[in-house]
Amino acid sequence: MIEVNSIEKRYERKIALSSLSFVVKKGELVALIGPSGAGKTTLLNLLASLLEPDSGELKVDGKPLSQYADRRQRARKIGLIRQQFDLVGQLAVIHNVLAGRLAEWSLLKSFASLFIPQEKDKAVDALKRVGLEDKLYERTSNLSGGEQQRVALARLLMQKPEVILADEPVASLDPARSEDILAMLTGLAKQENQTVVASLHSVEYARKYFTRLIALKNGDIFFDLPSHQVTEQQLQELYQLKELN
Ligand SMILES: Nc1ncnc2c1ncn2[C@@H]1O[C@H](COP(=O)(O)OP(=O)(O)OP(=O)(O)O)[C@@H](O)[C@H]1O
Repeated sequence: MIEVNSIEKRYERKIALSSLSFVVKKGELVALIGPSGAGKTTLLNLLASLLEPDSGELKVDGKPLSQYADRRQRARKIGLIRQQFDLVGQLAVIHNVLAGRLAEWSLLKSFASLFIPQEKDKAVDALKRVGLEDKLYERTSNLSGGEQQRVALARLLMQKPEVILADEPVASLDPARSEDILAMLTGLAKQENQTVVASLHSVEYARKYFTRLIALKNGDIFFDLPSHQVTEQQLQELYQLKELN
């Protein structure tokens, strides 16, 4: 589903990713781990087409990313959840959920939906699946961080992309809510046979909810293993700070 071939990305003279290659199969649940500055966000932004690589090639479902120029086509293929959720706080929950359909809708239908929500049944269904059916007309900014993250998940359910990219999806949540969101994200993805690539700071959650760990260090792959094969020693080396001489 995802092919990364010798990707390199620099910010001015700083190399953020150097000659990175890996393949992700359909339905895999991949966690990107590694110390701060390792290149996790850069990699996800490249996969989401928010950044362009300096060299190398990225393919999704056998096609170079550059060929997904049409936003409808791209939205069917790739969905993104970011730390800041990208929700519109002033709008009711239902409108944020329906935004998952915007790429599919005409401008007129999108505009009409602000007054009379279109495809409301599907949005209610998505909110039921994340346990928020009673918040349909609540102003989104009144919801807690965890609830807002569930709204972002419901929006993703409406969009139904084949690939879900998540950049630190639980960064601002307490442990119980983090586990709740990760269980929901990976559980729903399994049901729909979606592919997930998520960056996580918590190795514990990465191992518990994801089947494969790709560890990045200094813009390079440090290890790429099934979760159950990763050893404590490897994790210690991954996060070890350089010794000061
Ligand atoms: N816009 C930018 N301009 C210059 N350097 C950048 C920029 N964005 C990232 N970098 C650098 O590129 C490297 C990789 O950053 P990136 O954000 O991808 O790491 P990360 O693994 O996601 O880190 P974190 O876990 O802290 O979010 C870092 O050294 C960072 O300082």
